[in-house]
Amino acid sequence: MSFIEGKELVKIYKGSDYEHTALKGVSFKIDAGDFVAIVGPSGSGKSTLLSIIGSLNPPTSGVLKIDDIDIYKLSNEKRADFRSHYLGFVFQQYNLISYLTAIENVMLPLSIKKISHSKQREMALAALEKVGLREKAGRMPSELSGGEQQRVAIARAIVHEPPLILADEPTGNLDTKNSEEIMKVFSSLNKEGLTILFVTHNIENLSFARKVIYMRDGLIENIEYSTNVDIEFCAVSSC
Ligand SMILES: Nc1ncnc2c1ncn2[C@@H]1O[C@H](COP(=O)(O)OP(=O)(O)OP(=O)(O)O)[C@@H](O)[C@H]1O
Repeated sequence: MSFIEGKELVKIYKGSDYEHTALKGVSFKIDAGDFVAIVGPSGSGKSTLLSIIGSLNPPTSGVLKIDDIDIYKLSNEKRADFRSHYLGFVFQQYNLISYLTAIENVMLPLSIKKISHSKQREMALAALEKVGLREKAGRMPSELSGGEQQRVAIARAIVHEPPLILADEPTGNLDTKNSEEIMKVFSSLNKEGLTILFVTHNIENLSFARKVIYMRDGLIENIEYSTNVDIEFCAVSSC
């Protein structure tokens, strides 16, 4: 049994005057502990696929299973509960709350859980330690660099100890040096056993992944299982 399994996923976005098929029947399997990059040209369906895996965006048809749970058969309430246990999200924008300190931002996902305040602080400090920012726990977001803010966002994504992290363009706002730092953080979390999926346009990030899913026109064009990725593909399709 694979940790994540997508079967014939189709996503059609419909409005009053448009209909667009963003995913045209996508099937894949991802193992626990995998480190997966999703790449492809703009509009190829990467974010749509990630949001479906993130149990945030029901497919028009097809099945998504995580840990053998048929995610879109769950009620909304059970799916929200699933997300709060299984998933951590990281986005291109760090989405930190500007008037809370780094540690207060990291503690946010714990506030809905029945955990004492002191335990919440302990867990948040442990998460900040993992991203190398324990000593800056008391800083406001405005007192941190972009790369540091993204590391706080990663700490917030892992603080409740989910097995799966989904990141959509996590280095999209960062320079080369900070991008590499973020990918190293993901690498070390992956070595600790977290399954990580990230969407990227940055070909330098691909060497960190163990599997690369190439998308084009709403379909998976190829899945490559080594770090030796096809850089030609990205140059041609400007991913
Ligand atoms: N909520 C939506 N409503 C309508 N169309 C959408 C919606 N979200 C995405 N689309 C369309 O679906 C297609 C795939 O979008 P998606 O964001 O998944 O692609 P992407 O590969 O992540 O693109 P990019 O690299 O530019 O972020 C695009 O044509 C997009 O315009």
